[in-house]
Amino acid sequence: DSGNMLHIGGIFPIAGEGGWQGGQACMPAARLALEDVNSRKDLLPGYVLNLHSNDSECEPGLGASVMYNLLYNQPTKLMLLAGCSTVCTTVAEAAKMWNLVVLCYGASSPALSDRNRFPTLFRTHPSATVHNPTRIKLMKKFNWSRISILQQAEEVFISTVEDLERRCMEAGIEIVTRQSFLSDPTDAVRNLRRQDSRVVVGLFYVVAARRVLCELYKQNLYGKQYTWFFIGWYEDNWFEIMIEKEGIECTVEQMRMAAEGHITTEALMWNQNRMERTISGMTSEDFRLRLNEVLRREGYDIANQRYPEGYQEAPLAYDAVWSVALAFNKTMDRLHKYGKSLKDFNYNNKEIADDIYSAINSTQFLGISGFVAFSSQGDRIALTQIEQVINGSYVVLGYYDTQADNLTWFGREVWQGGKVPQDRTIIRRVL
Ligand SMILES: CC1(C)CO[C@@H](CC(=O)O)CN1
Repeated sequence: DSGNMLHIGGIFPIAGEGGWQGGQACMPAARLALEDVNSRKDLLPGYVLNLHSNDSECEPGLGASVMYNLLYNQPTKLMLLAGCSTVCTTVAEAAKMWNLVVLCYGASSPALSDRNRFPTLFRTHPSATVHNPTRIKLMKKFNWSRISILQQAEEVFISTVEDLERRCMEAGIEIVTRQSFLSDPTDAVRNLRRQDSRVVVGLFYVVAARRVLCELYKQNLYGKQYTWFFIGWYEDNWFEIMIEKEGIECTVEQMRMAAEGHITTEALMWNQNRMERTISGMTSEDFRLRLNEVLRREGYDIANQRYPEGYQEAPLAYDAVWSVALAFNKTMDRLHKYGKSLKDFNYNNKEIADDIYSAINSTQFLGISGFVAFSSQGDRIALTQIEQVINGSYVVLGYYDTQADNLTWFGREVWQGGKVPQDRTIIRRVL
């Protein structure tokens, strides 16, 4: 193939129904990054990074066939980018057979933090467990040492709860009950009430979240005596959206009443300091404007907030390509010392694969998604954001840096009862 090209494969979830079609915004973001790294003279001088991309539809089977097509067709690929958790699991488990590093920009499953199953996996998308230290931090801040868990029976939430239980144990926080449901939360919510649950961590996808909220209204498990932790990456007005086929029996007003005051945690995916220049020279605001322009040209009606799926995660895909370019740049310097080059890689030479692995492992930079660095399991180290619904809208309460155990708190929280809700019924002994 043409001498100065370095090739990587990209698997993006674009079409299809099931799961997360985040490739719609993440592929354009990756291509913007490719443009930017290739226009940098100080990065991979003399080489051009080239991305061969295909659609996985967030289907692991299709993802596997896309991967084989990338690997069984010239030119040789040096690394693979992948999106959804299910596809990333399949690709990352197989990729070691080709000595390929896999970089996932859209995979949140905690199961992927397993170096035995996925020895060459890195993620710019944080694991769903990144919420847990933040939840514990808030429980300690408000003296909640007795909590319950309500979860949807999905793999990502099951493994997140296992991590949360471990951390609660370490923190001396009692888990009164752990209720799970497939799609109808009625019985699970009733069991929460039976156990006098006052502080509850809720883990479910957004459609299930609407069913839970309506059930809380019906069973009166909301208001000043209760604290609910929900996931923060649903769309901002998720509890006011009424979709016919979801069959929610509550009115928007009842949903708002049940939602008032709940707290959310989420991983930060856009660098918060909007005026801060990142490694690309752009601020996250500059990036947003450039991405919006690309998406407008693709036909998305951005002016009317018609965003493609994956818009929130676009910086993760942009930074994934930068991680690859920086790692290859480091590897190229090392290989040149032995008269070798990345062009010599052919899926069999383990030493070049190991060089790429150690280069990515130590790659750290300020990206559009914030500071990019990987843990020993290849997980993204990320900040989390805490919000609360106050008068029907989300208000940022603070940020948490788990690594530094540093909670930035703005003191904006509002408790409907005028004071912090208790985690149990207090029996006052009348003397
Ligand atoms: C925050 C979210 C929506 C979690 O799921 C990720 C997709 C996946 O884990 O398959 C994408 N980002």
